[in-house]
Amino acid sequence: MFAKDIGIDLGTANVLIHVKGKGIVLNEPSVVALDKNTNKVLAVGEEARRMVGRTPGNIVAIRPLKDGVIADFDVTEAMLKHFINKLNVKGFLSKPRILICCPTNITSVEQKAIREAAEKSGGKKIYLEEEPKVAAIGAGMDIFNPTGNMVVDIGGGTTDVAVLSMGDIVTAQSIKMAGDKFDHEILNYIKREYKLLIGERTAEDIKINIGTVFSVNREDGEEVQTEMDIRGRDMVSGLPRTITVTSKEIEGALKESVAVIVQAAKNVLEKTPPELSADIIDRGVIITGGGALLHGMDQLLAEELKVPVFKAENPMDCVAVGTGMMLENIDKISRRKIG
Ligand SMILES: Nc1ncnc2c1ncn2[C@@H]1O[C@H](COP(=O)(O)OP(=O)(O)OP(=O)(O)O)[C@@H](O)[C@H]1O
Repeated sequence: MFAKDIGIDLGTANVLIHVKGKGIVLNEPSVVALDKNTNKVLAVGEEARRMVGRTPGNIVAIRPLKDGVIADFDVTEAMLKHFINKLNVKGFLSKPRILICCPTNITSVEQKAIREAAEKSGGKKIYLEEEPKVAAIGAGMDIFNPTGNMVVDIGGGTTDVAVLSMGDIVTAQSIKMAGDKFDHEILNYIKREYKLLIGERTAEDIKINIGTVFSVNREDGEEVQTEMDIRGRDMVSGLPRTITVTSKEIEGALKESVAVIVQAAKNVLEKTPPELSADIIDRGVIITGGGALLHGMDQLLAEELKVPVFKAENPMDCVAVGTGMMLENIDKISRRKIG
């Protein structure tokens, strides 16, 4: 039996592919390495990511989807085709249906081009879906009932906040404030405070290892790392230098960015019809996406929104898992409305 349904989470930071009956079969960073002179694609995914910040002059490692929009369409298309071809769709899976979750703010021209890229790679029927809806389904919410469900999906480029009921979005907001901006804030903080230049990957490592947005309980429970040695280039001497930064410092550096996410969630709640608000108090808010893994995100949101907040089980897999669940019911859903 060959699987026929493929779900793709075409994210700013990562691309995940779910195949019916197999689960998530591909999980790679959305990075492409190009030869600047010939525009030839040299590497895609993990191999290209290892090159970020470490390439010689003629090679560039780029992230074609930046800030939740498609910054370089041709490269996005090449990347998508590369990943789909890796599955050997044409050989193994006869004419699959493909559901793609792409950034919320892409234009209709870009949507059309994404469809075409998937068709050229062997897809029979292509569906596009909105990210927060699929994230909510993947996180285990039953959004098809007449009850209010709220999801906050914090990705690399965008944070999507949505209240869903009866299979659709009731109120939502999408902001360009997410994991990438957190990395930038950390990078800028280190530059400002220590006159030390670090790369984007180092900034991300700091965020993942010692970052927090709610340090109150950081020392509770298991042993957690609260400081880290960082290497970078001294801005004055130009030489390599090592410094030590603490969780508390990173919490300070991320404060303003996180406040923007909290505000977006508050805005959505304010626009939510009262019956659905009542449901959200009962059922809580689910957070998904890589940003949900940032230490204290659930606690901070719970304190600010005054509702229970739960981290999805595997926050970074929710969209991909959701595409699989959605495809299972696509005939039912497509009669209602789907791209
Ligand atoms: N343990 C962690 N702590 C904090 N942040 C993390 C952790 N793991 C991953 N991230 C961050 O999550 C982000 C990527 O999340 P995700 O894969 O959900 O984004 P995406 O779906 O590709 O992006 P978008 O939804 O904007 O298109 C990155 O910024 C990454 O640094």
